[in-house]
Amino acid sequence: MGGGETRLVQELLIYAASAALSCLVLFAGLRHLDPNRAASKKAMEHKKEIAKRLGRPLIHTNSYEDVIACDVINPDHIDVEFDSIGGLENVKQALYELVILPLKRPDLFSHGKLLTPQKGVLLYGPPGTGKTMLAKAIAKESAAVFINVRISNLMSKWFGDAQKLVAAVFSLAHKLQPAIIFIDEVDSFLGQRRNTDHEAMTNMKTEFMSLWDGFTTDPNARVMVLAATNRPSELDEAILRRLPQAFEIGIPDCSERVKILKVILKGETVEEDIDYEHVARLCEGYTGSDLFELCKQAAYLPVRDLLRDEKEGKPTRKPRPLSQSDFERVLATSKKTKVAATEYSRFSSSSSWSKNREDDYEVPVALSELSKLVLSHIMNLRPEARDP
Ligand SMILES: Nc1ncnc2c1ncn2[C@@H]1O[C@H](COP(=O)(O)OP(=O)(O)OP(=O)(O)O)[C@@H](O)[C@H]1O
Repeated sequence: MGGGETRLVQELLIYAASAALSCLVLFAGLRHLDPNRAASKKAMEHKKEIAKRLGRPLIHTNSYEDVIACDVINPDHIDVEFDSIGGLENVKQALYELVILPLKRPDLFSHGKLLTPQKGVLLYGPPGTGKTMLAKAIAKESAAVFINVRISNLMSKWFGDAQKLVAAVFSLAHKLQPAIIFIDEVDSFLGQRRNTDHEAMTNMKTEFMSLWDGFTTDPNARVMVLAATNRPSELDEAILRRLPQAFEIGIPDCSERVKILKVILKGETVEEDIDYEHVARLCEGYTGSDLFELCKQAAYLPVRDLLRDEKEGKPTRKPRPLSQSDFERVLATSKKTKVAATEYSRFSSSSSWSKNREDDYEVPVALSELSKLVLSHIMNLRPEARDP
C-alpha cells in the first residue's frame, strides 16, 4: 500500500469515528431533551414494581390498566385461607369445585361442553358474614391475583374514563390470569337500572356486561367474577343470569359460631378451659365480624388488668391469658338490635332464590356502641378517673 492510500484509509477511519461520535452525542442529547423521558422511566419502574408485587412477569399495560393494577393483590400476600374461615363448610366445598378447581386445573374442564367452568358466582348475605374473606381465600387457594373492583375508583376522578377503566379491569385480568375479579356491593354497581342513573354509569354497566360476556365465551380465560351483596333483590335479571351460582352466606348458627371463635382465637394466649359452646350460645345473632370485634374487646381486659397491677406495684411481664369471664364481661355490656337484620331480611325476602327465613335475625348493636361502653367502664375503674 502506497503512502497516499494509507492516508486515505486513515482519513476514512477518522471520518467514520467522528460520524459515530456525532451520532452518539446527538442521540444522547435528544434523549436528554425528550420531555417524556423522566415520566417514561418512572412508568417503567412502576410497571416493574407492579410486576414484582403481583408475582407476574413484566407485561405491557396501558395507563388505565396501571390504575386498576393499584387494586390488584398478589395471592402470596393474602393472609386468608379456607382454614381461617370458621364454619361455611358446604359453601367452601362447593366453591372449591366451582371456582378453585377450574382456575387451578383448567385441563380437567376442557373436555366437552358440560364441564365448561363457571365464570361468575354470587355471594349474598348480611354484612360481616365473611363474603370478602371467602373471595380472598379463593384467590389465595387458586393462586389467582385478586382484582378488587371499587365503583368509587371507577367513577371518581376518572369519571369521564370510567368505560375505559372497566375495559382495563378485564384486559388486565386476562394478562395476569389466573385472576379473580371481585365486585363488592355489586348492587350499587350493577343494580337495577333507574331513570336517575347518570349516563356514564349506564354506559359503564353496558360495557361491563359486554366484556363479561366476551370472556365467558373464551374457554381459555382463567378469569372468574365473584360478586358480593347484602341486597340480592336489588340486582337486575341481566346480572343474575351471568351469576348462575349463588351462595347464601347467612348469620352463623351456634355450632358455626363455635368454629369461628376457635379460628379467631387460634394462636392467641387463651385459657384452656374456655367453654366455647357456652360463649357461642351467648352470642345469638352475631356475625363473624361481630365475633371478631367481641374477641378484640375481650383481649383488652387482660391488658387492663396488667396496667392496674402495675399501678398497684405488682408488675407482671405480660398480660394473663384470655379467659371465659372476659367474654362474659364484654357480652354483659352489649345490647342487641335488629337494625341490620331487619334491613337484610326486608331486602332479601323478595329475592327469587334467597331462602325464606321466618325467624328474625337478632344482631348485636353496632359494636362501636359496645366499645364506648367498655371504654367508659375502663375509665370509671382508673384510679385517677375515680379520685377527683
Ligand atoms: N366465618 C368467619 N370466620 C372467621 N372470621 C370471620 C368470618 N366471617 C367474618 N369474619 C371476620 O369478620 C371480618 C369481616 O368479614 P367480611 O369483610 O368478609 O364480611 P362481608 O360479608 O364481606 O361484609 P360486607 O358485606 O360488610 O362487606 C373478617 O375480616 C373476619 O375478621
